[in-house]
Amino acid sequence: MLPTHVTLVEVGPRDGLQNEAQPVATADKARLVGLLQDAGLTQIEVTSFVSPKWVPQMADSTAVMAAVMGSIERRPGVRYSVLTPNLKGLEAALADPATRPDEVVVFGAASEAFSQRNINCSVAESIERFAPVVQAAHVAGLRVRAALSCALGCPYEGEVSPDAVERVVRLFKDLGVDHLGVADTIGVGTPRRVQAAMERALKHFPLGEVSGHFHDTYGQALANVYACLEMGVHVFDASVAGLGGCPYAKGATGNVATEDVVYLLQGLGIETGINLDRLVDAGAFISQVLGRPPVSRVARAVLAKRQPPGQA
Ligand SMILES: CC(C)(COP(=O)([O-])OP(=O)([O-])OC[C@H]1O[C@@H](n2cnc3c(N)ncnc32)[C@H](O)[C@@H]1OP(=O)([O-])[O-])[C@@H](O)C(=O)NCCC(=O)NCCSC(=O)C[C@@](C)(O)CC(=O)[O-]
Repeated sequence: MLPTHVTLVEVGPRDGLQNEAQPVATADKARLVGLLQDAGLTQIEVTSFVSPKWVPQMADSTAVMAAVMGSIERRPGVRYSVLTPNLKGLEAALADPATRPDEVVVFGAASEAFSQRNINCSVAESIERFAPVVQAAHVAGLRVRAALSCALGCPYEGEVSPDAVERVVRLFKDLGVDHLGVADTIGVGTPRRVQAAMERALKHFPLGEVSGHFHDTYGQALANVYACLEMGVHVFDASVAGLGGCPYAKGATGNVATEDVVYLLQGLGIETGINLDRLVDAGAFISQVLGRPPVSRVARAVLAKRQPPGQA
């Protein structure tokens, strides 16, 4: 039986924008978060506290958090998360009590080569680095989510096996993270393979604490979401307008579009608490900022229907 309710974690402001070559204004990033929460998103990944040399688009993370918490107002019931790959990132995220997130994300990989390219260390070293982050975050009262990249395939090593996934799932479990996200960074997964990877995560984490994060590079993301629903998984990352790509995964396109997932779930009678029209507005806003139409097919269809007759 499919779940009756799904929680979507909106990663557009972070995963969606991190790869944009042109700087996006801090105020526009904050406005996007505001529009997303207006649409009913209750979990939003806002930014990353990573090296600005590695990911220049995220260099304004402190200012973005201040703008989100200040100008658009922190909204009760919304969980704001940020990426913190090391203690330096966590300390920066916690520096101002007024702008601190509710949750931090540590991110590791099921493949050694991707770990090296993405965070400049081996998988074992990454776990060592995350240990004090997890501990300090918990002491500070924050939740900790782990993202497991390249769970289906690696841009440098090719196909990734369920055994390789489970090896790192176990390491994250031993670290004491609260949640594990299975990420198909380069969008190569197909439903049965995704289910095999998910099974390994579900051996170590409860159903409510495992999520799917699917990029749509090969057009499989919605099918992969459905395959996870069949297993009872009910938390997914998605990115408004289908924004995104990973700076360390050449050719990887955006995450599955939030609009497309919401449309699918509505059709299945699954509750999300998200207003599709307002979500399309949020996607239209950021697409206009970026100067291109949304990748989401649902967003395009909804926007086309809003045009007066005779206008494309
Ligand atoms: C992890 C590091 C920092 C290691 O980078 P490093 O070079 O090994 O770190 P280091 O400790 O040797 O420090 C080098 C420099 O970075 C600075 N530094 C060090 N840490 C920080 C920090 N937290 N914030 C700001 N600055 C920092 C540090 O101060 C120093 O500055 P310098 O002395 O040269 O001026 C680096 O590799 C990095 O920032 N990588 C970025 C990784 C990233 O953001 N990738 C994209 C997100 S992951 C993703 O998209 C996948 C996901 C989650 O969506 C799921 C999926 O689809 O797979």
